[in-house]
Amino acid sequence: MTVTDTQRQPARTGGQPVLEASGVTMRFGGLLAVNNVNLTVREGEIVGLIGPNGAGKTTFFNCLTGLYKPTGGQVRFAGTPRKAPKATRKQADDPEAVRVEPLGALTPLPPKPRAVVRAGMARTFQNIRLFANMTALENVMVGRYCRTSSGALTSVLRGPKFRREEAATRARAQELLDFVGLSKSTEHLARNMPYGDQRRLEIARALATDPKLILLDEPTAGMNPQETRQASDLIFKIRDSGLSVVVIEHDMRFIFNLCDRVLCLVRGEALVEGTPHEVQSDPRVIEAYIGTGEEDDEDEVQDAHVQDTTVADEEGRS
Ligand SMILES: Nc1ncnc2c1ncn2[C@@H]1O[C@H](COP(=O)(O)OP(=O)(O)OP(=O)(O)O)[C@@H](O)[C@H]1O
Repeated sequence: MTVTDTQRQPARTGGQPVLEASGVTMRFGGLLAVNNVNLTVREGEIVGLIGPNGAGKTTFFNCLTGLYKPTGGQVRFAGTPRKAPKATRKQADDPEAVRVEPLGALTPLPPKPRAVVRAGMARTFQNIRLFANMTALENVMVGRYCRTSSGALTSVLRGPKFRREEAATRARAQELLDFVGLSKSTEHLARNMPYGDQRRLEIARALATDPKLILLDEPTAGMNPQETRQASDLIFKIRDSGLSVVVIEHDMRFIFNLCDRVLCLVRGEALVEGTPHEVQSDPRVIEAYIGTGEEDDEDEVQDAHVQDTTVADEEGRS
């Protein structure tokens, strides 16, 4: 995997916490899918979540993003669900004026997806969930509506306020398509776009909600190596724009080259947490993949180790 020096910027460790999950537990009847997991994500960090199939990664994500109400523990976030801002003429003309708010104190999040999005957390899903018959631009505009303030009446009457907000929403959506590298796909129907582009479109739609933290569930699933490299570049770019990122991935090489910190879950429990180097060198992580039938992943943990050493050697030589 090619990772350039510009991309491998040092982690912004010591930043303010954006998300703090403590003792998160999720039971489905008799099945303990997530057991007492803690995770802190700081400003500007990329954190990876790995583990064999069925380890509880997606369930944990669902607890963080309000899709599930955890049966135990707490999720605190540096933001409170805020109402849509009243768009003044100046704000509506300038999409920059309605961007991310500064980090606030950590407060418990209500387990409601809409409140979580309004507080500044966005996510993508393992299976692509785009509006297939809408254009790329329209898909991103939908993501933006949680930050607009036009009520039903204003929308029906299509008055000046609605038109101003609609123009700002369109401009911001186009800006985000440019950001993720889809400038030329604005008018393409989502269902006709190549797989890798659909994944990037999902990310653009998530970014349209003005998040402080974005959670990506297997962003490279089904991608070819070139698309995977582009996904990695895009995630670095998102981090460099000031967001924190949490990523679930089975592609170990991708995760170990991308993340500042990695948490490995096994059977719902946190097995190891540390830098990519610490995690990939930990025999418990290799062991966790042995006997799971995920031999590819097991090999990848070991291969990724070799890869990382090569990158470190190159950096040492430069
Ligand atoms: N809604 C649900 N109801 C009952 N059991 C569930 C539910 N969702 C997940 N599980 C179970 O919880 C455990 C953890 O599943 P989860 O999907 O979180 O794992 P994962 O680490 O994301 O797996 P994968 O890498 O295969 O996506 C599994 O045993 C799964 O069958």
